[in-house]
Amino acid sequence: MAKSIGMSHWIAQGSAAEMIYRHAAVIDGEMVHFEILDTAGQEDSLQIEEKIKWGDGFAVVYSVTDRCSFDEVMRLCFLINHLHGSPKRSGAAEQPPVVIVGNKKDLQFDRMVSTQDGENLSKALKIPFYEISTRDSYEEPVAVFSSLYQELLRQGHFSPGSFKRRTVSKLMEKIPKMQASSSLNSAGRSLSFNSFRDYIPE
Ligand SMILES: Nc1nc2c(ncn2[C@@H]2O[C@H](COP(=O)(O)OP(=O)(O)OP(=O)(O)O)[C@@H](O)[C@H]2O)c(=O)[nH]1
Repeated sequence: MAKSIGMSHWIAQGSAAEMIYRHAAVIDGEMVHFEILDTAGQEDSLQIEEKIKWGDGFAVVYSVTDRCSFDEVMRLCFLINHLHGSPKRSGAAEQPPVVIVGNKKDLQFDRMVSTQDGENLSKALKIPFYEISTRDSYEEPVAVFSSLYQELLRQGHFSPGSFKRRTVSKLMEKIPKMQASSSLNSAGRSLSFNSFRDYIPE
C-alpha cells in the first residue's frame, strides 16, 4: 500500500502495526518536535479520513518495486487535499503540505515504477516528488521531512494563533506512541533517527 506519513503534524497508511513516533530534530537551527503516524494496511475510508484530519503534513510513500502502491498515491493525495485544502484570500485553494515519495530506489532490478512515472504524477498533481532509499541514505529521508516542515512554515502554520484544535478521537488514542532515541551528529544538530526506517516499523 502507498502510505502517507503524518508529521506532528503528519500521517500515513498501512497494516495492523500502527504507531505514532515522537521525534525531535533541529532544522535550520530550530528544534522541531515531530509526531509521525505510520498508518498500517487496509483501512476503511472513515479511519483513514480521521487520520488524515489529524495530520498537518503528509508524505505519501510508495515503493518503486510495487506498482499497486504507486497506483494508490493519486487517490490519497486527492483525499488529503479534499480534507485539508483551504481557500486562500485570492479564492484559489491552498494545498496542505504533501510530498510524494518513491522508496526503495536501490532495488534497481525489481523496479516496477520508473522515475519518469513519479515525476509525471508530481507534475500533474503539482506536488513535490522525491525518490529515496531508506536503506542506502540517511540524507534523502531527512530532506523529505525538512521540506514538509519548511512548507508548513511557509504557510504560517506555526505563527501565533495558527494552532488548530487537534482532532484526537478514540481511534487515535488507541494508536501506541513511541519516543525515538536522540543523538547529536558531528555538525551539532540534534537528529533523533538513524534512517527513514526509524519512522517505519518493520
Ligand atoms: N532495499 C530496500 N528495502 C527497504 C527500503 N525501505 C524499506 N525496506 C524494506 O522493505 C520491507 C518493508 O518495509 P516497511 O517499512 O515495513 O514497509 P511498509 O510499507 O511499512 O509495510 P506495511 O506497513 O506492512 O505495508 C522491510 O523489510 C524493509 O527493511 C529501501 O529503501 N530499500
